[in-house]
Amino acid sequence: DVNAMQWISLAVVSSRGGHGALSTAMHAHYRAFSTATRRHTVMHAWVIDKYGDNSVLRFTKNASFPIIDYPNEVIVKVHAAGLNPIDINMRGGYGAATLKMKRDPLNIKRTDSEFPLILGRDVSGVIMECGLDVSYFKPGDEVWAAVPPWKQGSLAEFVVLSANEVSHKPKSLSHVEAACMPYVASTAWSVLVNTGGLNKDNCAKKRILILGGSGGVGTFAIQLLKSWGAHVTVTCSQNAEHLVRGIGADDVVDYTARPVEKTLKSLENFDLILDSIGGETESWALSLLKPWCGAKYVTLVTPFLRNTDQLGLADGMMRSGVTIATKALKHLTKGVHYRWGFFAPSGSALDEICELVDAGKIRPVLQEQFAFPRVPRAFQKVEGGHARGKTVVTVARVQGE
Ligand SMILES: NC(=O)C1=CN([C@@H]2O[C@H](COP(=O)(O)OP(=O)(O)OC[C@H]3O[C@@H](n4cnc5c(N)ncnc54)[C@H](OP(=O)(O)O)[C@@H]3O)[C@@H](O)[C@H]2O)C=CC1
Repeated sequence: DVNAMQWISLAVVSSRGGHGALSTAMHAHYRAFSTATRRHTVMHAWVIDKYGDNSVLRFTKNASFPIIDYPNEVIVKVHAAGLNPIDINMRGGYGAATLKMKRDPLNIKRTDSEFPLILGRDVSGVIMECGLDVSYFKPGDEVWAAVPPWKQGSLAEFVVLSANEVSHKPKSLSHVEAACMPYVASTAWSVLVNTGGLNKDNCAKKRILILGGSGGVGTFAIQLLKSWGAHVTVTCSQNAEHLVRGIGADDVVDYTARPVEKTLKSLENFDLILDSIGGETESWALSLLKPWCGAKYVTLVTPFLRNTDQLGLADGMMRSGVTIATKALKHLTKGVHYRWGFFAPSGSALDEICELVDAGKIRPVLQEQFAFPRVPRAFQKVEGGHARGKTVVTVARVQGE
């Protein structure tokens, strides 16, 4: 039973989630025990059994309880789960081919079906159980994490994650507040730090443009860049100006008062543009960068998963490779770098973000909160667009929240 598992977890010593010293044989024994004791254990969750509109969301009391398959994994009891546009897209089948491959590359689970699929990419909760290689966490720790899209999501009572994806939650935030951040924070960190080459030591004189500042990624990216001393210009609707200025944006351009590119061209050029809008912005935005200075344009809106959905894995990746190479080369000849940016799970990035949050430099931007039975309403809210921060679902009732 669950208590026995917790006791066993407490009795073992290991690392955050690397390849620890404890033997595989020992883990195999543990896993067999875990599987056997859990065979009849189920949990509450929102699942989908096929792709489609909001009507495919189904509440169940009988979702499979997550199992620790690898010694570096932890099971988290979910207190709050955040929603993102990718949940709406995945509900409709976005990325199904690639994500299914990544989910079970060796077909260990011996099933052709990814269903029932649990959505929800942000989690804030409490560690319930640790694999044998995990020493960085212990049961009872309050944690937050972004759940990678190839894993079962957080709209459930429990979720299993690699310890490398998990971080101790900021002490200054409630679970609901914490669930606003991990997915957008990990995405912003991945595109700004890993792809864009920015960090706390090189931002002081940089001019950054965020196309789409009022949503989840934008509201987080503004605060991260401001905490690193950058000058941040943001595009958003006129009625979001107050919000983005309140979290630090220096210049705000209303994109609904056309033509936005003309207004932006009247400003000094930029060192980096983070594009969370895509589409035709690419036709004019790159001309706003400083040429021949290593300036970068990073877009979050890429055809990568759509290509593999439509063409299959090999042809889809080939098409994506040709597209990105062609665009990168074209823009390189004009003296600027063109990049695609992606979400990447990282517990260590969340550790650094946690420090900024607890230091009061980044705050959650919670737009609306829904109780667990109202998950379909939360999806409708996100699907309606015009986000002003984040939408969060409370999964477990926490005293005081
Ligand atoms: N590649 C990857 O791995 C990832 C990609 N993404 C993608 O990044 C995008 C942003 O994500 P997220 O911030 O979570 O989305 P949100 O839905 O939270 O926010 C989008 C925001 O953009 C605003 N907006 C819409 N059109 C424009 C425009 N033309 N100019 C400026 N602002 C505009 C919207 O408000 P309003 O309409 O009222 O102006 C809204 O505030 C999404 O397309 C998402 O799929 C996100 C994470 C990872």
